Amino acid sequence: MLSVEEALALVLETATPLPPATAGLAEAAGLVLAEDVPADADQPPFDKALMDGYAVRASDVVEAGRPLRLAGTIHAGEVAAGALGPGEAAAIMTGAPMPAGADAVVMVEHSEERDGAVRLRPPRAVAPGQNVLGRGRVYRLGDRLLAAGDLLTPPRIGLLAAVGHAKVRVVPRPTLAIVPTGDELVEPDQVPGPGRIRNSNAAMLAAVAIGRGLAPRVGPIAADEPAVLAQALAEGLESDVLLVTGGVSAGRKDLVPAALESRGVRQVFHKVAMKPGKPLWFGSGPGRGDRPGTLVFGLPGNPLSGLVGFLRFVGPALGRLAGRPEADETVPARLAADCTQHGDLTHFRPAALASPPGEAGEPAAIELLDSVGSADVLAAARADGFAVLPPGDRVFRRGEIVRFLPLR
Ligand SMILES: Nc1nc2c(c(=O)[nH]1)N[C@H]1C(S)=C(S)[C@@H](COP(=O)(O)OP(=O)(O)OC[C@H]3O[C@@H](n4cnc5c(N)ncnc54)[C@H](O)[C@@H]3O)O[C@H]1N2
Ligand code: MOO
Repeated sequence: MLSVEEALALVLETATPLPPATAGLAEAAGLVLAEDVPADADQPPFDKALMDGYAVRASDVVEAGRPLRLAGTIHAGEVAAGALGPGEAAAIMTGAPMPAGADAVVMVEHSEERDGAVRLRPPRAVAPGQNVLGRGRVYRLGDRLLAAGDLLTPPRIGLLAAVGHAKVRVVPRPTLAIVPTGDELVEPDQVPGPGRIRNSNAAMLAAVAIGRGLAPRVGPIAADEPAVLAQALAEGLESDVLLVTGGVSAGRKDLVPAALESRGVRQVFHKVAMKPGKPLWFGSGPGRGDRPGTLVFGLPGNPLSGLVGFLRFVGPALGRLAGRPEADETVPARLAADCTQHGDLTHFRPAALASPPGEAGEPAAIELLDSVGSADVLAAARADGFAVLPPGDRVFRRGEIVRFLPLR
């Protein structure tokens, strides 16, 4: 059976970045840029006042207390009609272009205006350039400000707006469909009859996807019946990623792998040496024009199995489709108590943060939670993530550092 690491490597090998598309700035936030972006002008485009006050010639005001003749007012958005002469000052507002001849701004708080003249109060020296941001000090026309591959953080969205890129080429957000399967399931607003349970996986997995900026399409419960399943899968295969929950292990109604393969989805692997989540199925659908084949994850029906499958495999695949650099989604954490691990599977144990990271860079401490297994939705609801215990028989000691897969 594949190890978790081998399975993850196969997932990342199969996933390729989506072809670039054009997006407006609101949709582009959080996506990866697919073009280089040059400056369309100097920034600021003129010598700019940084304070409300008076534009002056610094050399005029070195003599303490000498009054300057008030020669007009420049608001932001206006341009001074003429140059500032010797011995003159112009009232100026933050963001306004400096008049020619002026080289400094005196804050209004440091001045007194009376009878058409301005004085410094108390008298002080004024240095050239004071409270002025020179033209092109932020960037210059033609400078490369952003590059293909940059993640569009909020300030980068602001920068795109500043250079007039109201639309931009990006690696688009992957589309994701969720198909819950199982005759035993009823929707959350129904009361389950004998032998039946509510479909909690679809809402949970959709919530993980929404938390990552996606807009998942959640299908209705597909019955364990080949024709129904085939129809549900056909719709799911229109998305970049399809999550099917349930029906992937050895039961007589575990029809999902065969149904996927009959729709042209090539199996990459089935089963991973992990607990929970061992029966995980992964494959790749037929190509869709310029878009790569749908990545299909057959997540085991048990809620914690599906959740761990998402965090460990689907999340990194979504990152790859969105053109993000590979990131280890696990972090180091310190065990708050001893624990025992045995067997040949990687165990993902629900765990809660017990104390924050230490000042000396010591990782956060985690406490393993009691859990009755992969159907324990309450343990998952109390967890901040999963401690990752590698295969092998051993005792992990309190204070030992292990990997932690945060719930996000
Ligand atoms: N003979 C074997 N039996 C099982 C094996 C195995 O290797 N050999 N693996 C076990 C493991 S581990 C898991 S995990 C489950 C996975 O089974 P399936 O993916 O086929 O899932 P189902 O049988 O459909 O469901 C399992 C369990 O989860 C509940 N479930 C299903 N869907 C939902 C949902 N949407 N919301 C909430 N709960 C759901 C379902 O009712 C079952 O209780 O197989 C073991 N068996
Ligand atoms: O994963 Mo099964 O994943 O142990 O219930």
